[in-house]
Amino acid sequence: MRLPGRLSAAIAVLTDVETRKRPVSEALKAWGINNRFAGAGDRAAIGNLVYDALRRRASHAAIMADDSPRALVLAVAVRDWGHDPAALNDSFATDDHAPEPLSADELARITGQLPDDSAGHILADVPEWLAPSLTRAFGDSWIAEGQAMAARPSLDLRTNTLKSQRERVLKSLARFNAVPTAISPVGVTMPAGSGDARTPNVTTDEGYLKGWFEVQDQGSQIVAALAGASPGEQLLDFCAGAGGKTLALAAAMANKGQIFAYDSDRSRLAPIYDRLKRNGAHNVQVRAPLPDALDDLVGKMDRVIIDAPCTGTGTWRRRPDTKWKLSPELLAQRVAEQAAILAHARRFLKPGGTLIYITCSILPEENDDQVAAFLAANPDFASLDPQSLWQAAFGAEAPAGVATAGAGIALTPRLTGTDGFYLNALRRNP
Ligand SMILES: C[S@@+](CC[C@H](N)C(=O)[O-])C[C@H]1O[C@@H](n2cnc3c(N)ncnc32)[C@H](O)[C@@H]1O
Repeated sequence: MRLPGRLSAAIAVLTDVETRKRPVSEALKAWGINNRFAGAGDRAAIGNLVYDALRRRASHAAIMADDSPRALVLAVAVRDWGHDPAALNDSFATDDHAPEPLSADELARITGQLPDDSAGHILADVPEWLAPSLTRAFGDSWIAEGQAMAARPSLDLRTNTLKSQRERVLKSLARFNAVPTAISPVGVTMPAGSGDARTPNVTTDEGYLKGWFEVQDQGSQIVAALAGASPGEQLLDFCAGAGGKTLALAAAMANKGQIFAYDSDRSRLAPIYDRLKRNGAHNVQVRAPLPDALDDLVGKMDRVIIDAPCTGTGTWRRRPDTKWKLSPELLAQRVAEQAAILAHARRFLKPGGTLIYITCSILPEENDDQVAAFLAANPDFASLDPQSLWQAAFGAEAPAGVATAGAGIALTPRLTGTDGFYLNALRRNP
């Protein structure tokens, strides 16, 4: 397919996403099934167009004075991918699969700039209702933070130190220009491509099949390291899901001690069994969600990890459709779930044990506010100093700006080049 056909396909996929309220991944898959002539390169390019349109939806729509799928996709082609609008129209004229040519009005708008006095949420490419929360989280930098959240993410891997070393992973992925991550000592990263670049499929690499590495954002690796698990500890991973953090924790503990991996949702937990095997993680007991699943662990854990269900606002780079679907009601629901989990999970700690509260959110409601409410209700807990946590995990000072007012650590694309994550380590009095 040539560019005009890819643009038409992206408009069709985005229309499907909007009208049927489908996740982008589903709409792209359905398009691929109905258009079997399209190759992997076409599908990747169409996916990039759709995701880029959603990443900068507010600013593209403002420039075009139109938030239709057509306006957004054409804006990506010109504003993000650098195509010349007149040349696009020339190519549309000779392609049966092209969109309608750009109108005089579209041509006039598409190369314009946003006025400097545009509303902050448009400059930041975030929903308007979140501007106050983001201002509270980031002060004057909130627009720059939003803009960094609208960029494409890198592809990050975590070396599984139970089976390999970073040098070996780097060598096996040299053809993808893999380089070490800046902060995680076990991370490997491949920069985000531009335009129609394809993301490498590393899960067919023999190193992956042998368990040398996992696909895991550097931010997730950093919070797993900050959790401070050490060999020999008894640890409960209370929201283990498919086990991304569990696997990192097992490696940090060198397979010594015990991790209990629990999740209230059986289907989310299901992939963990195969992943544990491939990773050679032997110190993990999976606890399926039965009513008495964790009764024997009350008061016994050195560390309880709560990788809480959250709005996922830290992952907007990867799932930009969720940015526009989030509502105040959904945020309130997540906040209530987190509070209930914190109140419940504290009982598994032994005196002197540490509760590690993690979200992949950048919103203070789910982060510092949630921790402040927990500390107010649980005066036998106190936050550990973020600088000391960072020093212990990475042997260096924490990057500027990551320590929060509530003694948490907040990672963002702008501050740490990672997805957005939050961690607060809450120690129970001995
Ligand atoms: C952020 S995800 C976990 C991701 C996982 N730790 C990883 O690193 O791959 C949050 C998880 O919390 C689980 N969850 C939600 N409510 C829960 C509850 N009340 N008790 C335990 N787990 C819960 C969800 O099923 C979901 O798998």
